[in-house]
Amino acid sequence: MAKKGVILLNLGSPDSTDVEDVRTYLDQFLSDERVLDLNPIVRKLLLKLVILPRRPKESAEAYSKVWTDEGSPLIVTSVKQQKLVQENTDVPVYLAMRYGNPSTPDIVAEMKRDGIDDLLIIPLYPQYAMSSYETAVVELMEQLREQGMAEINTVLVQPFYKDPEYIDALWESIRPSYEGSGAHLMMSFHGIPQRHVKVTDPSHAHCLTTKDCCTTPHPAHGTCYSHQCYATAYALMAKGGLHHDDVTISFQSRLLKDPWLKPYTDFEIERLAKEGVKKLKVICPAFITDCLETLEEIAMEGKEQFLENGGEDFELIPCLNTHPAWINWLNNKIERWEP
Ligand SMILES: C=CC1=C(C)c2cc3[nH]c(cc4nc(cc5[nH]c(cc1n2)c(C)c5CCC(=O)O)C(CCC(=O)O)=C4C)c(C)c3C=C
Ligand SMILES: [Fe+2]
Ligand SMILES: [Fe+2]
Repeated sequence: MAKKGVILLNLGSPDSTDVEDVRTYLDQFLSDERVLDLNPIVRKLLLKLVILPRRPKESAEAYSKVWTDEGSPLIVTSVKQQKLVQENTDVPVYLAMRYGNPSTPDIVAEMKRDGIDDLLIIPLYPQYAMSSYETAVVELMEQLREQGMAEINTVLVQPFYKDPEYIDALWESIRPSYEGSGAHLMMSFHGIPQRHVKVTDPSHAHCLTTKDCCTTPHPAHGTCYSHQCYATAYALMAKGGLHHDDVTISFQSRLLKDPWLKPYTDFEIERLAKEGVKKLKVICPAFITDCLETLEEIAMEGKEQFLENGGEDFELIPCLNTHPAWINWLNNKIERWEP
Protein backbone atom coordinates (compact mmCIF):
# COMPACT_ATOMS: atom_id res chain seq x y z
CA MET A 1 0.00 0.00 0.00
CA ALA A 2 1.23 3.52 -0.84
CA LYS A 3 2.55 5.50 2.12
CA LYS A 4 1.33 9.09 2.38
CA GLY A 5 3.21 12.10 3.74
CA VAL A 6 2.70 15.85 3.99
CA ILE A 7 5.47 18.44 3.80
CA LEU A 8 5.20 22.04 5.02
CA LEU A 9 7.69 24.39 3.34
CA ASN A 10 8.90 27.70 4.71
CA LEU A 11 11.82 30.06 4.26
CA GLY A 12 14.15 29.39 7.22
CA SER A 13 16.44 31.27 9.61
CA PRO A 14 20.08 31.25 10.64
CA ASP A 15 21.06 28.52 13.15
CA SER A 16 21.92 31.15 15.75
CA THR A 17 22.50 34.89 16.09
CA ASP A 18 26.28 34.45 15.73
CA VAL A 19 27.52 36.64 12.89
CA GLU A 20 29.14 33.60 11.21
CA ASP A 21 25.85 31.62 11.25
CA VAL A 22 24.00 34.64 9.89
CA ARG A 23 26.65 34.99 7.16
CA THR A 24 26.23 31.31 6.16
CA TYR A 25 22.45 31.79 6.00
CA LEU A 26 22.59 35.02 3.99
CA ASP A 27 25.13 33.49 1.63
CA GLN A 28 22.80 30.55 0.91
CA PHE A 29 19.70 32.80 0.70
CA LEU A 30 21.17 35.49 -1.56
CA SER A 31 23.05 33.02 -3.79
CA ASP A 32 19.61 31.78 -4.89
CA GLU A 33 19.07 32.82 -8.51
CA ARG A 34 15.34 33.26 -7.78
CA VAL A 35 16.13 35.83 -5.06
CA LEU A 36 19.02 37.77 -6.60
CA ASP A 37 18.25 37.18 -10.29
CA LEU A 38 21.50 38.59 -11.63
CA ASN A 39 24.24 37.29 -13.86
CA PRO A 40 25.95 34.61 -11.64
CA ILE A 41 29.31 36.38 -11.70
CA VAL A 42 27.75 39.75 -10.79
CA ARG A 43 25.73 38.06 -8.01
CA LYS A 44 28.87 36.43 -6.59
CA LEU A 45 30.80 39.69 -6.67
CA LEU A 46 27.93 41.66 -5.13
CA LEU A 47 27.66 39.12 -2.33
CA LYS A 48 31.39 38.88 -1.66
CA LEU A 49 32.23 42.58 -1.97
CA VAL A 50 29.10 44.43 -0.87
CA ILE A 51 26.58 42.31 1.07
CA LEU A 52 28.49 39.69 3.05
CA PRO A 53 31.14 41.99 4.55
CA ARG A 54 28.52 44.17 6.30
CA ARG A 55 25.00 42.77 6.37
CA PRO A 56 25.57 39.68 8.57
CA LYS A 57 26.58 41.86 11.53
CA GLU A 58 23.56 44.17 11.09
CA SER A 59 21.17 41.23 10.59
CA ALA A 60 22.65 39.35 13.58
CA GLU A 61 21.88 42.38 15.75
CA ALA A 62 18.32 42.45 14.45
CA TYR A 63 17.88 38.71 15.01
CA SER A 64 19.23 39.08 18.60
CA LYS A 65 16.29 41.38 19.40
CA VAL A 66 13.67 38.74 18.54
CA TRP A 67 15.51 35.46 19.26
CA THR A 68 13.87 33.24 21.90
CA ASP A 69 15.35 30.69 24.36
CA GLU A 70 14.16 27.98 21.95
CA GLY A 71 15.59 29.65 18.85
CA SER A 72 14.39 31.69 15.87
CA PRO A 73 10.70 32.67 16.14
CA LEU A 74 10.08 31.49 12.56
CA ILE A 75 11.47 27.99 13.25
CA VAL A 76 10.01 27.64 16.75
CA THR A 77 6.50 28.57 15.59
CA SER A 78 6.77 26.45 12.42
CA VAL A 79 7.64 23.39 14.55
CA LYS A 80 4.63 24.14 16.78
CA GLN A 81 2.41 24.31 13.66
CA GLN A 82 3.80 20.98 12.47
CA LYS A 83 3.12 19.31 15.84
CA LEU A 84 -0.42 20.68 16.10
CA VAL A 85 -1.28 19.53 12.58
CA GLN A 86 0.23 16.11 13.37
CA GLU A 87 -2.05 15.75 16.42
CA ASN A 88 -5.05 15.70 14.06
CA THR A 89 -3.87 13.30 11.37
CA ASP A 90 -2.25 9.85 11.03
CA VAL A 91 -0.37 11.00 7.91
CA PRO A 92 3.23 11.92 8.84
CA VAL A 93 3.79 15.68 8.65
CA TYR A 94 7.28 16.93 7.74
CA LEU A 95 8.65 20.47 7.90
CA ALA A 96 11.46 21.75 5.66
CA MET A 97 13.10 25.13 5.19
CA ARG A 98 14.44 26.54 1.92
CA TYR A 99 17.50 27.99 3.69
CA GLY A 100 19.10 26.80 6.94
CA ASN A 101 17.57 24.02 9.04
CA PRO A 102 15.64 21.74 9.05
CA SER A 103 16.97 21.68 5.48
CA THR A 104 15.08 20.45 2.46
CA PRO A 105 17.79 17.85 1.56
CA ASP A 106 17.73 16.40 5.11
CA ILE A 107 13.94 16.14 5.20
CA VAL A 108 13.79 14.52 1.75
CA ALA A 109 16.33 11.94 3.03
CA GLU A 110 14.04 11.34 6.05
CA MET A 111 10.98 10.90 3.82
CA LYS A 112 12.95 8.42 1.71
CA ARG A 113 13.90 6.39 4.82
CA ASP A 114 10.22 6.43 5.84
CA GLY A 115 9.18 5.09 2.41
CA ILE A 116 6.87 7.99 1.47
CA ASP A 117 5.43 7.59 -2.01
CA ASP A 118 2.41 9.94 -2.01
CA LEU A 119 3.31 13.48 -1.01
CA LEU A 120 1.14 16.53 -0.35
CA ILE A 121 3.27 19.70 -0.61
CA ILE A 122 2.09 22.77 1.30
CA PRO A 123 4.25 25.88 0.74
CA LEU A 124 3.44 28.21 3.63
CA TYR A 125 3.09 31.24 1.37
CA PRO A 126 -0.36 32.60 0.51
CA GLN A 127 0.95 34.50 -2.56
CA TYR A 128 3.17 33.34 -5.42
CA ALA A 129 6.65 34.85 -5.74
CA MET A 130 9.66 33.31 -7.43
CA SER A 131 11.70 34.30 -4.35
CA SER A 132 9.41 32.44 -1.92
CA TYR A 133 6.87 29.87 -3.20
CA GLU A 134 8.64 29.03 -6.46
CA THR A 135 12.15 28.56 -5.07
CA ALA A 136 10.87 26.39 -2.19
CA VAL A 137 9.01 24.10 -4.59
CA VAL A 138 11.85 23.94 -7.15
CA GLU A 139 14.35 23.04 -4.41
CA LEU A 140 12.06 20.28 -3.10
CA MET A 141 11.56 18.85 -6.60
CA GLU A 142 15.31 18.92 -7.27
CA GLN A 143 16.00 17.12 -4.01
CA LEU A 144 13.33 14.49 -4.74
CA ARG A 145 15.01 13.87 -8.10
CA GLU A 146 18.57 13.87 -6.75
CA GLN A 147 17.68 11.47 -3.95
CA GLY A 148 15.93 8.98 -6.27
CA MET A 149 12.34 9.93 -5.37
CA ALA A 150 11.38 11.47 -8.71
CA GLU A 151 8.74 8.79 -9.30
CA ILE A 152 6.63 9.47 -6.18
CA ASN A 153 3.17 11.04 -6.60
CA THR A 154 3.03 14.68 -5.59
CA VAL A 155 0.15 17.08 -5.15
CA LEU A 156 1.12 20.74 -4.79
CA VAL A 157 -1.12 23.17 -2.89
CA GLN A 158 -1.45 26.31 -5.01
CA PRO A 159 -1.10 29.86 -3.61
CA PHE A 160 -4.23 30.31 -1.50
CA TYR A 161 -4.26 34.13 -1.43
CA LYS A 162 -8.04 34.44 -1.89
CA ASP A 163 -9.18 31.04 -0.70
CA PRO A 164 -12.35 31.84 1.29
CA GLU A 165 -11.40 29.51 4.16
CA TYR A 166 -7.94 31.13 4.41
CA ILE A 167 -9.51 34.61 4.38
CA ASP A 168 -11.98 33.48 7.07
CA ALA A 169 -9.10 32.19 9.23
CA LEU A 170 -7.10 35.39 8.69
CA TRP A 171 -10.05 37.59 9.60
CA GLU A 172 -10.80 35.47 12.66
CA SER A 173 -7.21 35.96 13.83
CA ILE A 174 -7.33 39.75 13.30
CA ARG A 175 -10.86 40.58 14.43
CA PRO A 176 -10.38 40.47 18.25
CA SER A 177 -7.54 43.04 18.10
CA TYR A 178 -9.00 45.20 15.35
CA GLU A 179 -12.78 45.33 15.55
CA GLY A 180 -14.08 48.30 17.49
CA SER A 181 -10.54 49.68 18.04
CA GLY A 182 -11.01 52.71 15.78
CA ALA A 183 -7.48 52.14 14.47
CA HIS A 184 -6.26 52.59 10.92
CA LEU A 185 -5.27 49.18 9.51
CA MET A 186 -2.04 48.76 7.57
CA MET A 187 -1.63 45.59 5.50
CA SER A 188 2.11 45.34 4.98
CA PHE A 189 3.25 42.63 2.54
CA HIS A 190 6.88 41.57 2.06
CA GLY A 191 8.10 43.44 -1.02
CA ILE A 192 9.83 42.12 -4.11
CA PRO A 193 11.69 43.95 -6.89
CA GLN A 194 9.29 45.22 -9.57
CA ARG A 195 11.49 43.34 -12.05
CA HIS A 196 10.40 40.01 -10.51
CA VAL A 197 6.76 40.77 -11.25
CA LYS A 198 7.64 41.23 -14.91
CA VAL A 199 9.84 38.10 -15.02
CA THR A 200 7.01 35.88 -13.75
CA ASP A 201 4.43 37.34 -16.18
CA PRO A 202 4.21 34.55 -18.82
CA SER A 203 2.63 36.95 -21.34
CA HIS A 204 5.41 39.55 -20.82
CA ALA A 205 2.71 42.08 -21.72
CA HIS A 206 0.48 42.57 -18.68
CA CYS A 207 2.08 42.97 -15.25
CA LEU A 208 3.09 46.53 -14.32
CA THR A 209 2.23 47.83 -17.81
CA THR A 210 -0.76 49.89 -16.58
CA LYS A 211 -1.76 51.44 -13.27
CA ASP A 212 -4.68 49.07 -12.84
CA CYS A 213 -3.08 45.85 -14.18
CA CYS A 214 -3.58 44.08 -10.85
CA THR A 215 -7.35 44.60 -10.92
CA THR A 216 -7.74 43.88 -14.66
CA PRO A 217 -8.43 40.14 -15.01
CA HIS A 218 -5.56 38.35 -16.80
CA PRO A 219 -4.03 34.83 -16.86
CA ALA A 220 -0.71 36.38 -15.66
CA HIS A 221 -2.28 36.77 -12.22
CA GLY A 222 -1.66 33.06 -11.56
CA THR A 223 1.97 34.01 -10.88
CA CYS A 224 1.65 37.75 -10.11
CA TYR A 225 2.71 38.49 -6.54
CA SER A 226 1.39 42.03 -6.74
CA HIS A 227 -2.05 40.96 -7.95
CA GLN A 228 -2.23 38.24 -5.32
CA CYS A 229 -1.31 40.61 -2.46
CA TYR A 230 -4.05 43.05 -3.52
CA ALA A 231 -6.49 40.16 -3.92
CA THR A 232 -5.75 39.01 -0.34
CA ALA A 233 -6.18 42.56 0.93
CA TYR A 234 -9.47 43.18 -0.94
CA ALA A 235 -10.89 39.80 0.08
CA LEU A 236 -10.07 40.56 3.71
CA MET A 237 -11.64 44.01 3.44
CA ALA A 238 -14.80 42.49 1.96
CA LYS A 239 -14.90 39.85 4.69
CA GLY A 240 -14.49 42.39 7.51
CA GLY A 241 -16.60 45.14 5.89
CA LEU A 242 -13.57 47.47 5.90
CA HIS A 243 -13.65 50.75 4.00
CA HIS A 244 -10.74 51.78 1.70
CA ASP A 245 -10.19 54.96 3.76
CA ASP A 246 -9.48 52.89 6.86
CA VAL A 247 -6.85 50.67 5.21
CA THR A 248 -3.34 51.20 3.77
CA ILE A 249 -1.73 48.49 1.64
CA SER A 250 2.08 48.60 1.46
CA PHE A 251 5.27 46.59 0.88
CA GLN A 252 8.18 46.18 3.31
CA SER A 253 11.75 44.79 3.62
CA ARG A 254 13.39 46.04 0.43
CA LEU A 255 17.03 45.30 -0.27
CA LEU A 256 19.45 47.10 -2.62
CA LYS A 257 18.60 50.10 -4.74
CA ASP A 258 16.39 48.88 -7.59
CA PRO A 259 12.66 49.73 -7.43
CA TRP A 260 10.51 47.34 -5.39
CA LEU A 261 6.74 47.17 -5.20
CA LYS A 262 5.29 50.44 -3.90
CA PRO A 263 4.14 52.07 -1.71
CA TYR A 264 6.91 51.29 0.78
CA THR A 265 5.77 50.46 4.32
CA ASP A 266 8.29 52.73 6.08
CA PHE A 267 7.26 55.73 3.93
CA GLU A 268 3.60 54.98 4.57
CA ILE A 269 4.04 54.69 8.36
CA GLU A 270 5.67 58.11 8.40
CA ARG A 271 3.03 59.60 6.08
CA LEU A 272 0.13 58.27 8.15
CA ALA A 273 1.61 59.56 11.40
CA LYS A 274 2.30 63.00 9.86
CA GLU A 275 -1.24 63.14 8.45
CA GLY A 276 -2.61 62.72 11.97
CA VAL A 277 -3.34 59.00 12.31
CA LYS A 278 -2.92 58.37 16.04
CA LYS A 279 -3.73 54.68 16.27
CA LEU A 280 -2.27 52.17 13.82
CA LYS A 281 -2.57 48.39 13.70
CA VAL A 282 -0.45 46.43 11.25
CA ILE A 283 -0.96 42.98 9.78
CA CYS A 284 1.57 41.18 7.55
CA PRO A 285 -0.46 38.80 5.37
CA ALA A 286 2.43 37.62 3.17
CA PHE A 287 3.65 35.66 6.19
CA ILE A 288 1.91 32.77 7.88
CA THR A 289 4.38 32.87 10.75
CA ASP A 290 5.87 35.74 12.72
CA CYS A 291 9.55 36.23 11.93
CA LEU A 292 12.30 38.82 11.88
CA GLU A 293 10.39 40.89 9.33
CA THR A 294 7.30 41.26 11.51
CA LEU A 295 8.77 41.19 15.02
CA GLU A 296 11.74 43.50 14.42
CA GLU A 297 11.04 45.50 11.27
CA ILE A 298 7.38 46.23 12.04
CA ALA A 299 6.84 45.77 15.79
CA MET A 300 10.08 47.56 16.75
CA GLU A 301 11.33 49.76 13.87
CA GLY A 302 7.86 50.55 12.54
CA LYS A 303 6.53 51.40 15.98
CA GLU A 304 9.45 53.73 16.72
CA GLN A 305 8.98 55.51 13.41
CA PHE A 306 5.22 55.92 13.97
CA LEU A 307 5.67 57.36 17.47
CA GLU A 308 8.52 59.67 16.40
CA ASN A 309 6.27 61.23 13.76
CA GLY A 310 3.29 61.96 15.99
CA GLY A 311 1.50 58.61 16.22
CA GLU A 312 0.39 57.48 19.68
CA ASP A 313 -0.66 53.86 19.61
CA PHE A 314 0.90 51.16 17.41
CA GLU A 315 0.31 47.43 17.38
CA LEU A 316 1.50 44.54 15.25
CA ILE A 317 -1.32 42.00 15.03
CA PRO A 318 0.33 38.55 15.02
CA CYS A 319 0.40 36.32 11.95
CA LEU A 320 -1.77 33.19 11.81
CA ASN A 321 0.97 31.24 13.67
CA THR A 322 -0.81 28.50 15.68
CA HIS A 323 -4.29 30.01 15.55
CA PRO A 324 -6.81 27.11 15.68
CA ALA A 325 -8.53 28.34 12.51
CA TRP A 326 -5.21 28.12 10.65
CA ILE A 327 -4.29 24.67 12.00
CA ASN A 328 -7.79 23.61 10.99
CA TRP A 329 -7.18 24.98 7.46
CA LEU A 330 -4.04 22.85 7.19
CA ASN A 331 -5.74 19.73 8.52
CA ASN A 332 -8.64 20.24 6.10
CA LYS A 333 -6.17 20.30 3.20
CA ILE A 334 -4.79 16.95 4.35
CA GLU A 335 -8.22 15.42 4.97
CA ARG A 336 -9.52 16.47 1.52
CA TRP A 337 -6.38 15.37 -0.32
CA GLU A 338 -6.92 12.60 -2.82
CA PRO A 339 -3.55 11.31 -4.09
C1 LIG B 1 6.54 36.45 1.26
C2 LIG B 1 7.65 35.87 1.54
C3 LIG B 1 8.95 36.41 1.15
C4 LIG B 1 9.36 36.98 -0.04
C5 LIG B 1 8.57 37.15 -1.30
C6 LIG B 1 10.72 37.37 0.14
C7 LIG B 1 11.49 38.02 -0.83
C8 LIG B 1 12.79 38.49 -0.63
N1 LIG B 1 13.49 38.53 0.54
C9 LIG B 1 14.74 39.07 0.34
C10 LIG B 1 15.75 39.27 1.28
C11 LIG B 1 15.69 38.91 2.65
N2 LIG B 1 14.59 38.47 3.32
C12 LIG B 1 14.92 38.16 4.60
C13 LIG B 1 14.11 37.65 5.57
C14 LIG B 1 12.88 37.05 5.35
N3 LIG B 1 12.16 37.03 4.17
C15 LIG B 1 11.01 36.30 4.34
C16 LIG B 1 10.02 36.04 3.38
C17 LIG B 1 10.06 36.49 2.06
N4 LIG B 1 11.10 37.05 1.40
C18 LIG B 1 10.98 35.86 5.69
C19 LIG B 1 9.90 35.01 6.30
C20 LIG B 1 12.12 36.34 6.33
C21 LIG B 1 12.48 36.20 7.80
C22 LIG B 1 13.38 35.04 8.10
C23 LIG B 1 13.57 34.84 9.58
O1 LIG B 1 14.55 34.16 9.92
O2 LIG B 1 12.81 35.32 10.42
C24 LIG B 1 16.33 38.43 4.78
C25 LIG B 1 17.16 38.09 6.02
C26 LIG B 1 17.19 39.09 7.05
C27 LIG B 1 17.89 40.33 6.64
O3 LIG B 1 19.10 40.35 6.56
O4 LIG B 1 17.15 41.29 6.34
C28 LIG B 1 16.80 38.92 3.56
C29 LIG B 1 18.21 39.31 3.24
C30 LIG B 1 14.81 39.39 -1.04
C31 LIG B 1 16.06 39.99 -1.70
C32 LIG B 1 13.62 39.02 -1.64
C33 LIG B 1 13.16 39.13 -3.03
C34 LIG B 1 13.93 39.30 -4.06
FE1 LIG C 1 12.65 38.21 2.49
FE1 LIG D 1 -0.44 42.91 -11.85
